[in-house]
Amino acid sequence: MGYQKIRVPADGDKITVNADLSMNVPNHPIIPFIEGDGIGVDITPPMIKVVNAAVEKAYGSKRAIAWMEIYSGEKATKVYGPNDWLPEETLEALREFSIGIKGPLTTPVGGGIRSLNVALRQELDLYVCMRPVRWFKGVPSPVVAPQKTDMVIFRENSEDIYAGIEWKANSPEAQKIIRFLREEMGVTKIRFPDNCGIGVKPVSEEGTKRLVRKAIQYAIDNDKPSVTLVHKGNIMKYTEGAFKDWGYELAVERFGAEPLDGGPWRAFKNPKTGRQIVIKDVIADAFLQQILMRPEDYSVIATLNLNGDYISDALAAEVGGIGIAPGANIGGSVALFEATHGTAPKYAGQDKVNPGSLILSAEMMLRHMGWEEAADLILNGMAGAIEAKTVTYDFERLMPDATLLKTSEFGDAVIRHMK
Ligand SMILES: NC(=O)C1=CN([C@@H]2O[C@H](COP(=O)(O)OP(=O)(O)OC[C@H]3O[C@@H](n4cnc5c(N)ncnc54)[C@H](OP(=O)(O)O)[C@@H]3O)[C@@H](O)[C@H]2O)C=CC1
Ligand SMILES: O=C(O)CCC(=O)C(=O)O
Ligand SMILES: [Mg+2]
Repeated sequence: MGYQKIRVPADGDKITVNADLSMNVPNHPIIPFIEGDGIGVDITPPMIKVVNAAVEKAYGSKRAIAWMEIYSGEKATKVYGPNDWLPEETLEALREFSIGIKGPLTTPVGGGIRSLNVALRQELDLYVCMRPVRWFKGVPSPVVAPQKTDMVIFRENSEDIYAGIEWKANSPEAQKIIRFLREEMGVTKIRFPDNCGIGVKPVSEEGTKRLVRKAIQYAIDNDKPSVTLVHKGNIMKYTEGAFKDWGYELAVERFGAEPLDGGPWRAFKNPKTGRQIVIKDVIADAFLQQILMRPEDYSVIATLNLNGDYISDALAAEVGGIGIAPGANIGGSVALFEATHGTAPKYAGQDKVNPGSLILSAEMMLRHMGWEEAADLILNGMAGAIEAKTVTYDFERLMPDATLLKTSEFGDAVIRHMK
């Protein structure tokens, strides 16, 4: 399609996706990127520099990424006009080019525009938010044995309270819903019905099962010992409780899981390795204490949208903070990679924050493209820079004898340590 503001690089080709969702990745793929608000200006350029260096080191001149800037957030309002936060052609470009990467985007609290990050996930139906949490040797952590935390979160990305169905207290809409609930649905438990905001939490069988299926498939492909369904189903019975029930049901129907020790847990043999994969569940509050006490009991996590948001930051803290927490939003044929953290506005433009989160998101992107060698170089470059104690402020303030680097310098250190 003809784009209005997006400049499609002439020296690149399109990634194409087959009917079975396998990909054809050319040697010069066009990859769209959104710079991001706040610290986006700091972390996006080093991410691109690190990826280019890794690809060149791995494949010489045979392969290179043709980067293509697309817009959302504050930059989009400058390029397209004051009210255009998420231009239609940004979505179109992500659909057309299949794989993209983004910096964080600001969401105002309590009013104003709804989350652009969530809108991107919803519009493109990127229903899996995948966030691996692993420890790099030498990273300062608040826990005694951070190496025991090795989990991959599969957060449902299209439903739950994140769907944004809510009405402000005292609005005619909220009053109408409250009237309906009280007069037609027999609801008597709204404590203050006269000035009450209302939110709706949709959770479906289809949405749950497609997410849990991806989590279990990941456990199979990566020889993981368990998948844990994290929910608050004791309180929210027909949403979070149903998520748990549908998750177990899927494990039985799709993967032939069978009861384990007479309890609710299920298990089946990994068809690729013959090892057992246990499907279990835990209530979210108990989970949050257990990831501190016994993180080694958990491996792949499948959970709802809001739980997954909280769990992502909590687990990231255990292995050194959200400065190195990567993520991917994955749907049918489109994937959009992004850090777990936000725009950290107080540090914007200071060349100070850790770009590791976005660099590791790019590492996930390269692996998704099948460019494993370049991805491995990024991983060992990160590990090397950290082991050499050349780190940004977030680690330096907790590491005796470390050398403090700026954002851009840390990117260069990652490149130097690639081997
Ligand atoms: N996917 C997205 O784009 C997301 C967007 N957001 C949005 O971002 C905005 C700000 O959110 P906020 O709640 O402040 O959360 P942030 O994640 O932006 O920042 C919280 C704190 O985390 C630490 N931090 C974040 N990023 C880094 C980094 N790269 N390196 C080192 N430390 C880092 C800083 O800690 P310290 O102060 O200790 O140095 C920072 O003050 C909001 O508008 C929110 O909606 C939030 C999350 C995700
Ligand atoms: O969209 C936002 O502003 C916040 C989203 C968020 O915290 C997340 O996806 O982890
Ligand atoms: Mg979050």
